Amino acid sequence: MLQGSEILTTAQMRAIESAAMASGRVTGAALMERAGAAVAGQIRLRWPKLGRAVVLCGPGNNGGDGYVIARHLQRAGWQLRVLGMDNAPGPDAARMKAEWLALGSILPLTEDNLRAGPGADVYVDAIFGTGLTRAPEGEIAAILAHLGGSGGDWAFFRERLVAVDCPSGLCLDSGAFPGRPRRSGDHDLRARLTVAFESPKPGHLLERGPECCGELVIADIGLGPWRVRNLNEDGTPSRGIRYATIQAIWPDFAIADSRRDPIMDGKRARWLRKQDGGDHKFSHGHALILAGGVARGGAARLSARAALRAGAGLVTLAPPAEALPEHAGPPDALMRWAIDDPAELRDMLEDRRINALCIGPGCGIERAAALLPAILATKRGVVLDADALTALSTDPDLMALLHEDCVLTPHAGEFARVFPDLAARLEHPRPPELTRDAAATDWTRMGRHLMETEAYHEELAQMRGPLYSRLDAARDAAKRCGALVLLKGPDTVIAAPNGQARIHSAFDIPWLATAGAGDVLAGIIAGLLARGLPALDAAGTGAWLHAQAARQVGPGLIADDLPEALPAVLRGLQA
Ligand SMILES: NC(=O)C1=CN([C@@H]2O[C@H](COP(=O)(O)OP(=O)(O)OC[C@H]3O[C@@H](n4cnc5c(N)ncnc54)[C@H](OP(=O)(O)O)[C@@H]3O)[C@@H](O)[C@H]2O)[C@@H](O)CC1
Ligand SMILES: Nc1ncnc2c1ncn2[C@@H]1O[C@H](COP(=O)(O)OP(=O)(O)O)[C@@H](O)[C@H]1O
Ligand SMILES: [K+]
Repeated sequence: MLQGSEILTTAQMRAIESAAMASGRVTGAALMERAGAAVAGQIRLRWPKLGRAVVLCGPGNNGGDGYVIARHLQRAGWQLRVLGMDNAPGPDAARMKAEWLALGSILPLTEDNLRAGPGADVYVDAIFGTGLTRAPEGEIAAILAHLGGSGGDWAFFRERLVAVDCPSGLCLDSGAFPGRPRRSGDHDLRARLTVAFESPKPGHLLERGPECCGELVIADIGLGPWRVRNLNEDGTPSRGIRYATIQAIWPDFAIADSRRDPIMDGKRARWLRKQDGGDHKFSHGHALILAGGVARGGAARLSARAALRAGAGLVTLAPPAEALPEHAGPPDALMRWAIDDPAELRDMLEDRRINALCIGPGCGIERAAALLPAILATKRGVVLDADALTALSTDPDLMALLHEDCVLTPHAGEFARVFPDLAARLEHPRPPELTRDAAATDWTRMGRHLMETEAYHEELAQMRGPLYSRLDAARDAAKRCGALVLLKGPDTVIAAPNGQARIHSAFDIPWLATAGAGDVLAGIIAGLLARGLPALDAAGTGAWLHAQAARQVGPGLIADDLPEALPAVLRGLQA
C-alpha cells in the first residue's frame, strides 16, 4: 500500500535501455536525443535569459548527452564552449559529436581549457554517468577537483553546475565517490541541479548523493513500456508487475512527468486514520514494550507513547517490578505490567491478543538477552533496537531465532556490531574487486532476454555496482538473518530477506538526529506491527511517519515532540 517512486539500479537501467533498443521500436540515438533535450529544457527553465555555457563531455554516452545539450542551447541562442575528449565513442555518442561539430568546435577536455575563457553562467557536467567503473585519474580528476572547489571557487560552481545523470565520479549505485574516503566531503563535486533519466538510482539518495546532486529532476525519456515484467503473447509489454524491487519513500526530488506515484494512497491514509469504521480497540492490536531497570525507563516510555500515537489499540509497558514506580506518570492511556524474568513474559504472551513487541530501548543488554528467546519463539512481530541488537551481536543462537516478522533497527554503530564484516565492506573507498564489469556484460543480449525470461530479472537483481552500498549491506544483512533490517541514518535503508527494499531520504531534517529519536521510531513500527502491517510495510510507513513528525515540529525538536506531532501528520493525510 505504501508507494513511492521506483528506484532502478544502474544495471537495471542499462538493461531496460537495451530492452527498448532490442525491441526495434526506439533507437539509442533517439533516447540520447530525448535525454539531452530534457537537460537543455531544464537549463532554459532555470536560466530563462540567454547566457554562456561550458559543456564538458566525457568519453561515453554521458558525453553524448553533452553534445546534444550543446546543440540545443546553441540553437536557442546561447554562447557555447564545448570541451571533449579525442576518443572514438560508441555510435550514438559519435553521431551526436558529429552533429555538434557541424555547429561548433570542441576543445580538449583539460583543466587549462576549463580555466581559460570568460566565466560562464552554466557549466554542464557530462563527463561520466552510469558507466563509471573506477576512480577518475589524471586530467579528468583535476577537472573534477577544480569544479569541486579545489581552487577556492566552490560557491561559484555550486551555483552554476548542472550534472547530467549525476555529478561525475559519483557511483550511482552507492552514492559514494570511488577512490575517496567514504565520508569525506572535501572537494566533492556539488551540482546545483542534476537531471537524471527515468528513475532515481540508489546513488542519488544514498551517502553523498543528495548533497552533491543538488536539486534532482527525473526526466521521462520514454522507457515506460519496457519497465514492466509481463509480456503479451505477441511480445509486447502488458500491464504487469513492475520489476524494480526498490522504492524511494518520500523522495525530495521532482519528477518531470506525471507518472509519480502517490506516496500514500487513499486506502492507506484512511487505514492510518482509522476511518474504516466498525473496529474496537482490540482489532487495532496490543503492543508490549519491554522496559529496563531503575533510572533507565525513559527510552522505552518514548517507544510506548509512539506506539499509542501510531494507533495501536492497547500498549503495555513492561519494566522489571523494581522500576515500576518510575512509570507512574502520564500517559494514563498506557498500561504497565511488571515482568521480571522470561517465565513471567511467557505467561503474559499466553494472551494471544498481544500481537507485537518492542525490545531494546533502555532495556539493558542482559535483560534483552534473557527475554529475547521467549519473544522470538512466539513468532510474533517484534522490533529489536538498541540493547536488543547488542545482545544479538554476542549470541549466534539468538540470531538463529530471528524470523521474517522481526524488524531490526540498527544505526551504523549497531549495524557494525551485529554485522561487522558487512560494515567493514562499507568502509572501503575502493572496491576490493569489481562486482560488476559493465564492459564485459553483453547488454544487447541482456536487453533481449530481459523481455523474454524471468531468470534475467533475477540475474539483474544480483548485479552490484562498483562500490558496496548501504543498500547492498542492508540487503545482505536481511538475507543473512532472515529478518527485516532498517539501517538508520539520513539515508535510511530498509531491506527484507527477499531483496525488496526501500530508501527513505531525510537529508532535509538534520534535527531528527537527537537523543531518543530512534526509540520513537522503534515504537511507531511496533504500533504499526500491532495494527497488522507486515514488517516491510510497517518499517516503511513508520520511517515516513517519523520523518513527517520531525518536519512538522522543525528545528529545536526533541524526541518527546515526535509522538505528539503524529496526530497533526495523520490529520494532514489525504484520506
Ligand atoms: N544507453 C543509452 O541509451 C542512454 C544513455 N544515456 C546516457 O549515457 C550514460 C551512460 O553512458 P555510458 O554507459 O557510455 O557511460 P558513461 O557514464 O558515459 O561513462 C563510460 C565511459 O567512461 C569511461 N570510464 C568510466 N570510468 C572512468 C574513469 N574513472 N576514468 C576514465 N574513464 C572512465 C568508460 O571507459 P572504460 O571503463 O570502458 O574504460 C567509458 O568510456 C548515462 O549516464 C546517460 O547520461 C542517455 O543518453 C539515455 C540513453
Ligand atoms: N543527519 C540526519 N538527518 C536526518 N535523520 C537522521 C540523521 N541522523 C540520524 N537520523 C535519524 O534519527 C534517528 C536517530 O536514531 P538513533 O541513532 O537510534 O538515536 P537514539 O539511539 O538516540 O534514539 C533515526 O531515525 C535516524 O534515521
Ligand atoms: K555527469
